[in-house]
Amino acid sequence: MKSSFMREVRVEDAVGMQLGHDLTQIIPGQFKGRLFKAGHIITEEDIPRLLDIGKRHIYVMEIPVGFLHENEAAERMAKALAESQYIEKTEPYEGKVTLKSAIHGLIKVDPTLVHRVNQIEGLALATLTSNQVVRPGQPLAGVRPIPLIIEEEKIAAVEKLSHLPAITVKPFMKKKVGVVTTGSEVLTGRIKDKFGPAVREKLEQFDSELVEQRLVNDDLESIVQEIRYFLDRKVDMILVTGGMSVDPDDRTPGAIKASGARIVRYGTPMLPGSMLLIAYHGATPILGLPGCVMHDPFTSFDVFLPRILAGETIEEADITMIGYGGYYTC
Ligand SMILES: Nc1nc2c(c(=O)[nH]1)N[C@H]1C(S)=C(S)[C@@H](COP(=O)(O)OP(=O)(O)OC[C@H]3O[C@@H](n4cnc5c(N)ncnc54)[C@H](O)[C@@H]3O)O[C@H]1N2
Ligand code: MOO
Repeated sequence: MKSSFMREVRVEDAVGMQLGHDLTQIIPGQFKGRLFKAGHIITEEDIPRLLDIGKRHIYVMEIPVGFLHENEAAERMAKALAESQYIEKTEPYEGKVTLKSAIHGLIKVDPTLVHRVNQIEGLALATLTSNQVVRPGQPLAGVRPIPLIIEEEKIAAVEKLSHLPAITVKPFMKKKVGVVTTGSEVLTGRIKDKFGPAVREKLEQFDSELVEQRLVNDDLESIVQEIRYFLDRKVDMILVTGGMSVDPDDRTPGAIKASGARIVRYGTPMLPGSMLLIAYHGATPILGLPGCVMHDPFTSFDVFLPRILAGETIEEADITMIGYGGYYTC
């Protein structure tokens, strides 16, 4: 491609000139990456290396007024879309900036904004989806203009979008959690409790703490009493385990309701974890956890727990919409 903003120069004549764009080398099985960075000043020693990757000519950039080089455009897009203490940006590389999480947190992406950016011809923004747990250093998104130079007004249009940033990461809060474990078979010691250790481990992954676990019989009043015990102690969240199904001894949903909590939804369109219940007593979340949470590594509880620990309040629509993509194995 030869365009008006680039001058083509023979490699042998290019010593002392500035390379207009990143140059990629690929040696199958060994290396794929940038051999020379845009802006690099060509030296005598570079000539054989350029010839080795098949470059007999290079472009020297002459950017017209009103245009930006791909690297500068990518940097400006990244800043506009994801400026945050919790997000790191790489140096532009082959016209692309990668956004990485600086923390262990919950990614939030505004799909409408992503779509708006990508409707601008010549811009590409690819992201993860919202509500996933991300680790420090984990890539979240990549931005790049498609052409080597791009109209500045397109980048300015991104910068002027309302409701920016489009990509954020929320840190987890350290919460104190009370657990009420139902089941006569556990209370009487017929079987060993497996819920406590499973829930403790899930909470500790987010630096939250299981402060106390109380075992209780399968009767409604006793369960309500234990929920009140934790409400009085002002824990940040209450988890009631077991008794979530349809047997006559499954009293947990009724007890959560009888405690005065507002039921957001009993029943969650995800497998496993369909019998999950989410409720709030004032601002305190109360969750009814079905049996599968004990043994299954990823259930509906694992979808909503990180969101609650990141400070979100779960609404009914958050629950009803997870069925699309909510089938794992059960
Ligand atoms: N007819 C239907 N049956 C079931 C349904 C349904 O909709 N219709 N839902 C199924 C789903 S999904 C799940 S999950 C379970 C829900 O089970 P529960 O939460 O009601 O659990 P329990 O009945 O209390 O116990 C089930 C099983 O797990 C043992 N258990 C309970 N708690 C503990 C504990 N703390 N430590 C160790 N083991 C525990 C308990 O002894 C039972 O063996 O229902 C399906 N069935
Ligand atoms: O609540 Mo059940 O897990 O769907 O297995």
